[in-house]
Amino acid sequence: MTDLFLKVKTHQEQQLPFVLYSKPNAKEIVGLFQRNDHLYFVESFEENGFVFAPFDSENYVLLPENHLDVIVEHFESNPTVTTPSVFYEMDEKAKHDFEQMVEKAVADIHSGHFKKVVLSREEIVNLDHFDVTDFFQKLLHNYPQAFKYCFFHPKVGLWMGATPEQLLKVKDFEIHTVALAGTKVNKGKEDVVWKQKEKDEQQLVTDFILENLKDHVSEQIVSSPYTAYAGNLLHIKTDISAKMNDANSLKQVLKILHPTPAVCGYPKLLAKDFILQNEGYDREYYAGFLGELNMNFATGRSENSDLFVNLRCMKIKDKKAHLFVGCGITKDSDPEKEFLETVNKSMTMKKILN
Ligand SMILES: C=C(O[C@H]1C=CC=C(C(=O)O)[C@@H]1O)C(=O)O
Repeated sequence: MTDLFLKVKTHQEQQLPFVLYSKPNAKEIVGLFQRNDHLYFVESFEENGFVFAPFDSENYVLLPENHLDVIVEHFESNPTVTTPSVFYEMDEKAKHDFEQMVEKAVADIHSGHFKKVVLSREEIVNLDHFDVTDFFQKLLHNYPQAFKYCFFHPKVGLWMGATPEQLLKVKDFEIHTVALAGTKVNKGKEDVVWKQKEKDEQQLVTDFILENLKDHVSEQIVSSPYTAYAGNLLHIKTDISAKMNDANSLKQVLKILHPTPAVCGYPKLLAKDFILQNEGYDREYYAGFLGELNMNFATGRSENSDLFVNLRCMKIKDKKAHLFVGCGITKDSDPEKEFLETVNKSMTMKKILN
């Protein structure tokens, strides 16, 4: 076992906070190990550290740099660790409940309450065995293009995921974000044709980001929408870059971007209200964000932030995996298709539970 994974074992035994992560297409795993079990929070956004933020609160958990031991290890991609597809047994009650919630949202959209809402559900899977380093290695080898992580804090719990969505990358005053929405199963065909419903759903995210960022940035550069790969799925993606007006804008920009209409809806507050009143469970850190704050731990340099939306993730508790999956609902949504989309998204985590 490597030094990094040995350190994970001892930290787990001592119930001390740690995070393991690997960035999209990177060949390094970064391990950050907090030397005490205190729960720190982001206050000024000028701190250096690793942030783990929930969906619906401003208590952004921080592993602060000055309390961390850092281990960076190189890894070689090993395709033999990839796992086969998973068989899904239909849960009729989950399907019925989700479809009813979608129907209600579509009715509210037709009445003009909001334009889009992202609805999600929790799926619980019993685990016969659980080994953090084993699961994390499966994430690494199955999802090279995602941001893969395993986060543990005794006062937060254990979370893992492989997210395809960058929330914000900051280098000096340059920022980069994406508008990601619309989902299809990747069937390996060259030409992917997106329906108008999916194009509209994604365009709404792009428009929201551009409109809301404009007072805080200059020189916005926007790509054309294109098809992006995320494990067994495809999404529509637009890259957005800009220059922040001043260094203090990071907090402001994060407040605008989190949560985007890709995980909440539009208008934001009305959509969030619908989510909180109707989903019937607590998203906790699902659809929150996580990553490096003002620090690049692999190079040891400060000043960069690299943050991702916490999607395709799960919480592990008492030998159970709680998987979180959602999808964007618009006026043209078909409840059954939306439920099947959440089933497809659940496969990202289920694959590594095998
Ligand atoms: C909310 C999720 O995905 C978002 C990101 C990409 C595509 C999405 C969609 O097609 O609905 C969602 O907006 C999730 O994976 O739980």
